[in-house]
Amino acid sequence: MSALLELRNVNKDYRIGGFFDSSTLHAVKNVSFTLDDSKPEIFTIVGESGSGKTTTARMILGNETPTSGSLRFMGQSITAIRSRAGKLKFMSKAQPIFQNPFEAFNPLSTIDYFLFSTARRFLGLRDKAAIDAATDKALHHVGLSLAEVRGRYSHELSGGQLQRIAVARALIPEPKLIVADEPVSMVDASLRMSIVNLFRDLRDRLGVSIIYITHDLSTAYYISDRVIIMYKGDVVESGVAQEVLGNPQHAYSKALSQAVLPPDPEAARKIIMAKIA
Ligand SMILES: Nc1ncnc2c1ncn2[C@@H]1O[C@H](COP(=O)(O)OP(=O)(O)OP(=O)(O)O)[C@@H](O)[C@H]1O
Repeated sequence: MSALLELRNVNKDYRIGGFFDSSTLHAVKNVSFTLDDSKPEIFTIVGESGSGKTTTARMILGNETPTSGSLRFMGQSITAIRSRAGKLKFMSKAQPIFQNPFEAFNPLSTIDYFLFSTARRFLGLRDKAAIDAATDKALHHVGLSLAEVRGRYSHELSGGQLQRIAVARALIPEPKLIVADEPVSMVDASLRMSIVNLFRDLRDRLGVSIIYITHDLSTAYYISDRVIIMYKGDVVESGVAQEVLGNPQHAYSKALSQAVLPPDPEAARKIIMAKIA
């Protein structure tokens, strides 16, 4: 098996407090997992606020340096990528999607401006027709087209539409991995499932792996292949999503699950489906 992404004993500490009363906060403790290059999957990181999910995502994207441990993407150490060209190449293959789609697009520019910039930056395109074609192709992957989006501003679109466009923007460089940090928490509840279903579709049709970060167990249960549950920086449980979420072992994940799901996976599925419908 060759690894798409490999985290080995990753730790992140922060110094907090003032000069006289500083202490160390262990935000991420000894996290290890591997995503297989030949088996695209939806790998979900579940946890309550402050459990270390975002810090883990930021390290995977190269935006935060681990205190110790190693992060490798397609065989290369993420922390060792220094050159501009190396960073650009890495970023084209590992793309982020953020929580707030309204913040992802500056309201003063039309949406297509951001999509075209991404095509120029990551694909090195200069020809207008080629930029249009790459943008249109990515928009089609999320059920939209350039004709529908061209010339429009973010305030003219719903949160759900904007999040779809944010996914399209991430697809323009043809990534192998998408890291989506709470991508549906600010999207209208009625549209959440359509966004997470889209992730499943990208996994199956385009072979993109998704790291889905959420505190929402129902969407996690519904779309994840594997899941890790983080609590105060530790991975307290990991494995096949429906097993972990349907039959949690650790006290924290038990409490978390019982709040939403009964232990019986089939009953849990029914409750989730009823919630989703
Ligand atoms: N730059 C920083 N400096 C100091 N502490 C930080 C920093 N970034 C994160 N932390 C702390 O690290 C811990 C983990 O934060 P993190 O954002 O990774 O959690 P999270 O699970 O993503 O939570 P949320 O969903 O609220 O973002 C928290 O206690 C947070 O306050």
